[in-house]
Amino acid sequence: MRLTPQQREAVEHSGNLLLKACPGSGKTRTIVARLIQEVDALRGTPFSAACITYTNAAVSEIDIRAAAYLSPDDSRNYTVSTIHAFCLHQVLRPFASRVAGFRGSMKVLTSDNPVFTEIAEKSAEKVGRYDLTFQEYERFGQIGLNAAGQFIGSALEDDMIAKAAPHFVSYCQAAGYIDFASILYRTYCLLRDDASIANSVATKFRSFLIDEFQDTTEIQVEILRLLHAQSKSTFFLVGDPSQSIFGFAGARPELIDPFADEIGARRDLSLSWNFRSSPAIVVHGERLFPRVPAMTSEGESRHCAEPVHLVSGKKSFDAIVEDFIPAINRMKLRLGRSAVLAKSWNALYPISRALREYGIPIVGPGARPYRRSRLFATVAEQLGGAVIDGPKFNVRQIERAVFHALQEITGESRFDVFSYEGRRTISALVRTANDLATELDGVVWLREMSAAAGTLLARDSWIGPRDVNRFASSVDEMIADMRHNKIDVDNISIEDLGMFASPEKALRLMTIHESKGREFEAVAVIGVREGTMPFYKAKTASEIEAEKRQFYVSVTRAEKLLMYMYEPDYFGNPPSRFLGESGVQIL
Ligand SMILES: Nc1ncnc2c1ncn2[C@@H]1O[C@H](COP(=O)(O)OP(=O)(O)OP(=O)(O)O)[C@@H](O)[C@H]1O
Repeated sequence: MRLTPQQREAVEHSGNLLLKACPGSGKTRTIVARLIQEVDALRGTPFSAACITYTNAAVSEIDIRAAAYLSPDDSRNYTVSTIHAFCLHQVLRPFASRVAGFRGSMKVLTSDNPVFTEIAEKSAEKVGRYDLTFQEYERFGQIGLNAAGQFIGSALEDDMIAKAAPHFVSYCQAAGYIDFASILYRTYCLLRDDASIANSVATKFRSFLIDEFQDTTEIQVEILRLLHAQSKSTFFLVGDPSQSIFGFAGARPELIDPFADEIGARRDLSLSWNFRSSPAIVVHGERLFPRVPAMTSEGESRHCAEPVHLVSGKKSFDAIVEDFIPAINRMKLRLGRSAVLAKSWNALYPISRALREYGIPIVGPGARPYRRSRLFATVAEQLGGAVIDGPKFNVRQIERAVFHALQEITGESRFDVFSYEGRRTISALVRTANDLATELDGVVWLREMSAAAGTLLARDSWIGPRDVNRFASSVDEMIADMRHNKIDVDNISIEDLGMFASPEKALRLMTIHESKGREFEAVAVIGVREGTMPFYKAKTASEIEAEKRQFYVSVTRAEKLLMYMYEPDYFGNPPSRFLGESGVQIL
């Protein structure tokens, strides 16, 4: 793997390290290189390296990149996961018998699970609230716990949520689920109260590679502190304080430096070469958060002379159709590598619907006509993707989808799916998907495939005979979802399903939070107005700064084309101050 001297120095540093890095500077590449180096050193031993990152998308990206350099059997010597998945699979489940009230088979409650809605409603009813708004449901998913066991996060500013939070956690537990906040809190308590557990985890994991460290929370730092106290592991921490955007969920970027000092981490190394963005985009980034040394454009996009654009006074939909997409075509960029970013889903839903009706392929809110949490949904999408992509399909993504489905069915973390053993079953699944696709399409294929997948997984003993029909019944649920969403079920094709697995032809619509860590050839940022960016409730200097960091993240996702869109709203809000003198200076 090609590394710059700065990246190499970081990878080769043997002690603890805190690496601060600008956007597009190859943090992911550096972490992957370090992970491979760790695995090389651990091969043949019972020890492991843990790479922890923030989102499932980032996990999958790092995992796929690392797997390309490693053999399936190396899976024993490393794991790539979110902090929640790490705590669940490596601490809570293995030591389940020592956690009061916790069953090893507990499932994680994600917000797209219908049980989540039920539990949120029941908890709200407990405190006298009946009709929940979309935002209130969302807030239940944002409840955090600190190391003292107190509920934290800006969701708690809502009085109803603050009162209902304890009910939410106990209803989850009673229903056999665990919520995200409790995963971290219970892990922390286990490591704190039972030194033998902390010792055993730290003995297994010789190194912790932590990406996006700027968005770490207090309880995560406490967990790392307990592991560090065992003096067994090294810590490789990577982050960019200017990209800390999860303050509402309890992120505390100010904890980074003190923690690094406490563990004696070197922190004079930084990465300042931006391999992603064109010079014009880098200039905008520097105007928002100047760095020392300054960020410079060093990648292929450094040859791109396209200026940054502002489309002002039009509806976002019109600006996308009349300005953004024509510019993508003019510059010969790919629609599937382009994104429309906004502060919230609410702004994206209507645009998403309008674009779909206009005939532009999109992936984004409301694009999936069934719930993603349906058991067979992701496996079906990946297998559909494999049928569409032919021999260049990505086996690692199918393994991940099967891993999650098995976890849902059996409550166990079957990491052996990633080994040669697992690959045999996955190959059989892909073969069957292709065979069936020669004769069948759409929902008929989906039904046959779900039955065949159940049979194959049972044949190879991944699931028991009682669970053979679970996939098939989840397809009934997917179809019910589609009917509910008024989708013409008979016209769904394998291609429609596969698009979610490899959305190469579709324009992406996503929130800025979701775009974190990703990059696109072309980016349109919508809603760049006062009241939205910054949000009207942000008043103090530090709240405005946090809003500016969000804007910074959106700006720095773009490689070649960046377009800000200002659409006046009902309140007559002017363009965002971040476009003016104290921002990117395009106004
Ligand atoms: N040494 C290198 N030589 C050439 N290209 C590189 C190098 N390192 C990274 N890149 C490229 O730079 C781009 C950005 O890398 P990456 O996504 O890892 O950035 P990042 O630092 O994680 O960014 P951000 O913090 O903004 O998410 C990628 O396309 C990557 O392939």
